[in-house]
Amino acid sequence: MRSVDAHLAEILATVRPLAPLELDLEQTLGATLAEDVTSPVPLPPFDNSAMDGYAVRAEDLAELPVTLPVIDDVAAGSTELRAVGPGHAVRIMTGAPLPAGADCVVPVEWTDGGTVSVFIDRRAEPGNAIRRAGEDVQAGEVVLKAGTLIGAAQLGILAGVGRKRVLARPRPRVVVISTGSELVEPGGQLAPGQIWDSNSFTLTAAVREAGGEGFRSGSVGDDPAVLLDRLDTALVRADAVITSGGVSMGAYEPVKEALSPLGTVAFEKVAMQPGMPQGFGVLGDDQVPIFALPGNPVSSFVSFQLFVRPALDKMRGLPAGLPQTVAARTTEPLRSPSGKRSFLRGVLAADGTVSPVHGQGSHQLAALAAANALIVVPEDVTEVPAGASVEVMRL
Ligand SMILES: Nc1nc2c(c(=O)[nH]1)N[C@H]1C(S)=C(S)[C@@H](COP(=O)(O)OP(=O)(O)OC[C@H]3O[C@@H](n4cnc5c(N)ncnc54)[C@H](O)[C@@H]3O)O[C@H]1N2
Ligand code: MOO
Repeated sequence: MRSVDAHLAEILATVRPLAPLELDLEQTLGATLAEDVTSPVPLPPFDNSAMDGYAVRAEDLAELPVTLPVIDDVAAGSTELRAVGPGHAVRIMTGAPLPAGADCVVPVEWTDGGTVSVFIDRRAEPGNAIRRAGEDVQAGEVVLKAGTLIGAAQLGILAGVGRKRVLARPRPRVVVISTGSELVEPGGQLAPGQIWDSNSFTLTAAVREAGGEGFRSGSVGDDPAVLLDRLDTALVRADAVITSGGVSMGAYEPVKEALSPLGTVAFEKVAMQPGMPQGFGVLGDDQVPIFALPGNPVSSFVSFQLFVRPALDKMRGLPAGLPQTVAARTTEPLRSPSGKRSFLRGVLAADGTVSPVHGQGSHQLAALAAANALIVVPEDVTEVPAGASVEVMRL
């Protein structure tokens, strides 16, 4: 049997980062920047007020209280500014450019709020409530480096430096196909022997959680020819394909039957539980990676986290490897088969303990849904006593 690490190593040696594209700003959420982005101007571009109040000369506040004539009113966006001469005040709003002559802003709360003249009874020091040009970013400064994952704040600074398009690696497009003649779309009626297809939903959602664009292609039955046809269609738009089911030792294993003859997809037993039967390889002229995951719902989910998620990270140009673990104390004794790495479903609590959920079968999807972590038990460990330290992957 192949180790978890060897299987992941092969996957990571095969998948390549996606080529960068010029993406419209609104398409960049979840993309990875492929250029250093600089600001063409200083930010803020001009000295401006940090508060609603009055722009004055601090020297005019030497003796308090004082009443000054209000000679102008500037809102954010104002362009025509009158200079503030000695003994003058200009009413100013947050973000409005600071008029020449003024060296501080008196917040409106320290005044009577007058519009013709203003009564001020509290001192403001020079520079008070002024945001200087360039104090966030200098012109020409790099604001985001190549390799940065674009989240909301990063997208914000791209807009903030005026970019409409940027060079970035897009989110990988992943088509998800489930196999099995027992599967029925949720919402439909179950005949005897049938179950609702959950894997195509789980895996498509997992792709989205992992920063990819998931496309659920639904389920095909057990006919390898139908699956090959569906894969042909998928390859037109996919950067990767995931199938579920049809990879073990049964009489009807459409994924194995369809893909084994191609010679580019290998089926292995990986020393893990759940998730032992795994297929991986590439399809078509573009060598699109395909992950043929086992059909048991917990097995396909765990396989996704261990193998597909790191592959998507690599395709996105991000550091890729097994999910991080944290140490926790198990509240109950654990058992694990010899020679396999177990990923038991558990609930990690704020006090640093983890409790295995009841129902550790590969088919027990409700138990998975109640878990927030996978407890990792190494290959050479078969029993863990209650209270012992274990490594845990957060879900
Ligand atoms: N004789 C052996 N039998 C099995 C072995 C083995 O080594 N020898 N391995 C077992 C292990 S471990 C796993 S995992 C499963 C993997 O089976 P397949 O990948 O071939 O998956 P299926 O047989 O199609 O389905 C397994 C199970 O999962 C249910 N399923 C499948 N697809 C979905 C879906 N989209 N939504 C919900 N549930 C699904 C399916 O009904 C089966 O109950 O094989 C073991 N057997
Ligand atoms: O190894 Mo299978 O994935 O447990 O049921």
